Amino acid sequence: MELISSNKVSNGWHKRYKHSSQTTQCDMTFAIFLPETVNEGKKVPVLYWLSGLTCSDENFMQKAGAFKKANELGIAIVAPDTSPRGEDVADDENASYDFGLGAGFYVNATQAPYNKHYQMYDYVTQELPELIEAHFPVNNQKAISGHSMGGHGALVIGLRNPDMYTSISAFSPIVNPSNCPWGEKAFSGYLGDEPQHWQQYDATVLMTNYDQPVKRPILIEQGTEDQFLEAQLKPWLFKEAAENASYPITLNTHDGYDHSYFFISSFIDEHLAFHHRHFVSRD
Ligand SMILES: N[C@@H](CCC(=O)N[C@@H](CS)C(=O)NCC(=O)O)C(=O)O
Repeated sequence: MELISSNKVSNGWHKRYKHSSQTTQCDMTFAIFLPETVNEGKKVPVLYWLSGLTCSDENFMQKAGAFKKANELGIAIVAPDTSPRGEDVADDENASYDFGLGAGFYVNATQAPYNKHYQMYDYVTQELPELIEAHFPVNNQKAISGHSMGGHGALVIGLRNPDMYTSISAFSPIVNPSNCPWGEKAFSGYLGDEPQHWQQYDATVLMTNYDQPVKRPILIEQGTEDQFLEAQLKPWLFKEAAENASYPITLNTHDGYDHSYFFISSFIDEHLAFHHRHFVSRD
């Protein structure tokens, strides 16, 4: 692992690292925030944050304003990149923002040429947590959150791995990617044209079929002035599926907020407190 940068912030530390990933077969960059409690020899829980289209590890760390609260609560935050990167990593043929680089959708691609590097599901659920647990003073408590494409990733990963993540949250998530233009484009490109191969990565389908004994708490935030709400996000579909599955979730809607990090920064403290409550109750 190579340290790229290190900055003291809110009494804790923000660090960026690069490492060679076996899963995505390229160099991957991630950022970690470590609260000051690690200086006392404490092992801290980790919130994994998955970002949206066009993002890298930097957007959340620079714009969400999460450090003060995370430091106060003693939570580490890890932000991976949103796709593999590098000269030999295939991009969308039109270099568009919603497929390829910066748009890995947290799936394991099966379709050439994307299947060589776009293995983001395994990267986020296996290689990255193993790396974090091997190199940083963290305990084994994990939560997952994300925004938009990353909200989709957080819901899918959380629902598929209830033994791994104590709580799940999302801002403006794509909840039913099989049924919106962003998701249809990404899933047909990465997973092929057979919609049955998409279901394992569709939060609304996973919720509809949910049959695991453990139901981790889910918190979702959505702004009413989000420009992608009607065409891409459709959180009411996930809420309906949760009601039908008798799975309690909280979906908060907020008047006037859009899709941006201004919205995320307005409610990130509540999400940190939510995850902290569930970390604590597991001690
Ligand atoms: N570029 C796209 C939208 C991309 C977008 O809104 N990305 C969100 C996640 S889906 C984001 O977090 N962008 C980076 C940022 O705001 O820092 C457009 O203009 O339609």
